[in-house]
Amino acid sequence: SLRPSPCFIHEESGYNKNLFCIPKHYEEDVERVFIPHGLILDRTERLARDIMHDMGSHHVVALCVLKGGYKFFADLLDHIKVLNQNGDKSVPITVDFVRIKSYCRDSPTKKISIIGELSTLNGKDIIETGRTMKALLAKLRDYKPKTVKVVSLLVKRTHQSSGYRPDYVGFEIPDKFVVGYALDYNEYFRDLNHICILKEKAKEKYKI
Ligand SMILES: O=P(O)(O)OC[C@H]1O[C@H](OP(=O)(O)OP(=O)(O)O)[C@H](O)[C@@H]1O
Ligand code: HPA
Repeated sequence: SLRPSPCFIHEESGYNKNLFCIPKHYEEDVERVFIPHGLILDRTERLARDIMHDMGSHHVVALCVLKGGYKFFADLLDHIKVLNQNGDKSVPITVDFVRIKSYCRDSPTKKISIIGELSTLNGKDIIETGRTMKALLAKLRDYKPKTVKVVSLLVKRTHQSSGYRPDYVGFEIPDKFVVGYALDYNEYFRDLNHICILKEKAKEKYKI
């Protein structure tokens, strides 16, 4: 069946940060709110419905890709749980976690490290080049899962892309560095609810 294309977010899209609650410690750093928290949750609810619709009745291992994926993973599973307890269909789900690190500041590093053991639904925050996801999928093959489906909240339109497309996408965003909702800049801004764009001087302030 044809799925509508993912929610397309325009280059100039966004909201004045004064319209939303931003923690005081980040107020000066945020240029604008790009995707408000409420919209993230609404889109996630719909992704959960699409995923449940496509799911068989077999046991599913939901694998969270840390650190950036933890908010999306938790919210997506919450929505799936609601569907599981209210629908005709229900699927047993166990959870697992893997930590992958490839970015330093806002640039990809050469090496992708997969930290921790893998134990097949992958919950992911963002696909930029797609390198991280390709490395993880290669690793997952060792475990011979029946099927692997990937869901990513964000996919970035960038010429750096390897062409990799996940099975489910929340939003397609322009080639801008985004933070918040567990996405970081040098470990900061994970504690920000909305997905936001940073000011250039904030990148300077939190540089390592
Ligand atoms: O598609 P790619 O170009 O590979 O980029 C996407 C990955 O990069 C970030 O991870 P990061 O290395 O910053 O680790 P983190 O999740 O701990 O922040 C992000 O969370 C994704 O996992
Ligand atoms: O835009 C981004 N923000 C945070 N982490 C990221 N990892 C890849 N792209 C991004």
